Amino acid sequence: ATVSLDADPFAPEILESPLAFQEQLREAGAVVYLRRYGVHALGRYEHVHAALTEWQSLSSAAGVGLANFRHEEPWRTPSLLLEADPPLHDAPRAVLSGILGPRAIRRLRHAWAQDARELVDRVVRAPELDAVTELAQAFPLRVFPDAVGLEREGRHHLLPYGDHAFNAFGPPNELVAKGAEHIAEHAAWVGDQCARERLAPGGFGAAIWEAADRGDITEEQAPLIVRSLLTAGVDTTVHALGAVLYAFATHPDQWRRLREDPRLARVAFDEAVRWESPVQTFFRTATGDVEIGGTTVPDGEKVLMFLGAANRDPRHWRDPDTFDLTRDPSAHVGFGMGIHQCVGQHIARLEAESLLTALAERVERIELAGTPRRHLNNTLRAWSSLPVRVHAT
Ligand code: HEM
Ligand SMILES: CC(C)Cc1ccc(C(=O)O)cc1
Repeated sequence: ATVSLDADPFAPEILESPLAFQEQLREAGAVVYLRRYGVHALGRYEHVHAALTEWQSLSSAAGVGLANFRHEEPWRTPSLLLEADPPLHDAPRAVLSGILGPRAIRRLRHAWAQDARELVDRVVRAPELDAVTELAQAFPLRVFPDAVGLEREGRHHLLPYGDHAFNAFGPPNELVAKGAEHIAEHAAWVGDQCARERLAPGGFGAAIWEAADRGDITEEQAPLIVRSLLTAGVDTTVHALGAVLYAFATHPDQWRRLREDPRLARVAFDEAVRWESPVQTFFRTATGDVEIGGTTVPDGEKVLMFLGAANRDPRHWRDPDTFDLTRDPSAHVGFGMGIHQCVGQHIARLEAESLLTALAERVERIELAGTPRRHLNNTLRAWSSLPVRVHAT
């Protein structure tokens, strides 16, 4: 029989410190029934990885949150990538893969490196700073909206919009109620920015509309695909950068390694995404009865995947709780896996590489200068404040 747990993984105390629950989940069994939400949970790497790659039997089309679109209205029009299965998923995915691929990286690399150096030169003049607001938030918000082609005013809507979208994948708890208070104005601004006339030529947004001109996608799909960038492309990178800065501020030996070899910036980012898993959880829906790890999940029921637990599963990782730049983190599931694997991961890696390389050039040592404070979210692992002291060269 399948083991059941009464724990609430979306309760504030578990969102604040999830590691003990994740360990309990991995040890309880391959598949664990969470009675509170009526879902089957996966904590081990093997089964999370398998679930992510089995899109036919574990569907995204009923939503990747607890809400089941078969029975309830989504809070917003479903995404044509995230909340779609093949064949609907295929063309939007192909379009974004092309736009966010190697050509974009080559085009942006020099400008983002320069932007990062300018930001770092200004920020490291103060020996003490909050690495969340001054670096993890400031850098993505300096480069990504321009790369999309957004207007300058109103960009303050981006973080709260994404924060609510990520809360909304979880249960309708206090965090969702809080975000719901202002989501209408954030969503209105985000929706307006997806219109063709709002998007600057040469940006990712304009490129999506050009794909519609070519007939690769329809004109109706274009704004929704721009919305995907605005929903998925900001909060994720902000909190992943927070994670890698926290990792280095608490591991001076690893910072020394990076200074000695700045090429380690890329592997450091993926190791931080594995170690902290900025995206902790999301769901799939069983399509037909699905057998996972000896348990049968009935058709229509939700399966909750704990990416954070999988990324620290001792069955798969040596010393999983150690932040270690000598390891090869490339098989981590922090960007997902399979047909929905993060289409923006190369953009995220370029943001991280740009910022970390600029910091490694200027900062001899980085250490905590106070107690970091968590930002709680149903899906995201995040810092709201990361006070650090830097010793600039
Ligand atoms: C470190 C930062 C990021 C993390 C941790 C992250 C994580 C993820 C994960 C786990 C998925 C898979 C969702 C699923 O399987 O249902 C995903 C998908 C996606 N991500 Fe990212 N992401 C990041 C940055 C970005 C950026 C910068 C963009 C846009 C430029 C982006 C756009 C997307 C989109 C559109 C999808 C849906 C892909 C599909 O369903 O085919 N992400 N991301
Ligand atoms: C980790 C994922 C849930 C991040 C994400 C959010 C939103 C979208 C969208 O297409 O709106 C895509 C990906």
